[in-house]
Amino acid sequence: KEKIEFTTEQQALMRVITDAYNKHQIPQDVTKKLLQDQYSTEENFLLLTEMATSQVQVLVEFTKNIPGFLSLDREDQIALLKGSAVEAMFLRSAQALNKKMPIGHTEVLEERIHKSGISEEFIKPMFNFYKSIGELHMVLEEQALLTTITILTPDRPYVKDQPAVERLQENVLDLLRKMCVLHHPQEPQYFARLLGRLTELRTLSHYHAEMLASWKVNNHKFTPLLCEIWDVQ
Ligand SMILES: O=C(NC1CCCCC1)[C@H](C1CCCCC1)n1c(-c2ccc(-c3nnn[nH]3)cc2)nc2ccccc21
Repeated sequence: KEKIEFTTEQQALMRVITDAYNKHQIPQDVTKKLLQDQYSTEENFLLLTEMATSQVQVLVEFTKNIPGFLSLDREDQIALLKGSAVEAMFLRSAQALNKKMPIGHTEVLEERIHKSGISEEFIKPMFNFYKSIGELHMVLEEQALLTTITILTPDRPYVKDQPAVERLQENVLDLLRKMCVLHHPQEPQYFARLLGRLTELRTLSHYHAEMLASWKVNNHKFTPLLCEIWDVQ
């Protein structure tokens, strides 16, 4: 049985990232709202844009707490945020769906999402991703580190100083690897499976522009922040 040792730096990094992840939680009101009522496609699209807008604001605040992020070139900081916003949104959505809920609530939530207005062809890949995240039963620290690794992806478009991002990401990857051994000692491949989800996440986010366009709403209205970050309108 491998003895897991965390350096003082790693313990500090874990605490900072977990605290930030907890602090910048999306209020779970989207699930509460969806469980309360059935909405029209128009209302659902509006709810999505509202939730996504507040999630981007939360993402920016969370990112500021990643040690070293604010020392990166400013334009690279923007490129990393832009490049990871959609993936972070789907990660958050997966966590919202996989949260422990009273009996029968998850089924209602799934039904409401199926019927929300998003086109059928995207429901399958989206739910495949949500299910594959759910099967991992990630602890909170792993969720926080996975989100951080997604943000610190060096090969996003327009990133100039990729090695600087790589150095930050490597620290978080090393920490996540140890956390995986600690929390899932019986599954030596767990860390590799976790990273495999990031590939699925990137694929899902490639569909995003089409997914948005596929909503059967008369007017695809976005907030200024979403226009910036989602490259729409
Ligand atoms: O509000 C939501 N997600 C927020 C969760 C917290 C972070 C910010 C996004 C949407 C609901 C909107 C209202 C209609 C039902 C879905 N959502 C999604 C989701 C996400 C993107 C598209 C989409 N479509 N086109 N581009 N992206 C569609 C659905 N999956 C969810 C799984 C669990 C809980 C909510 C879920």
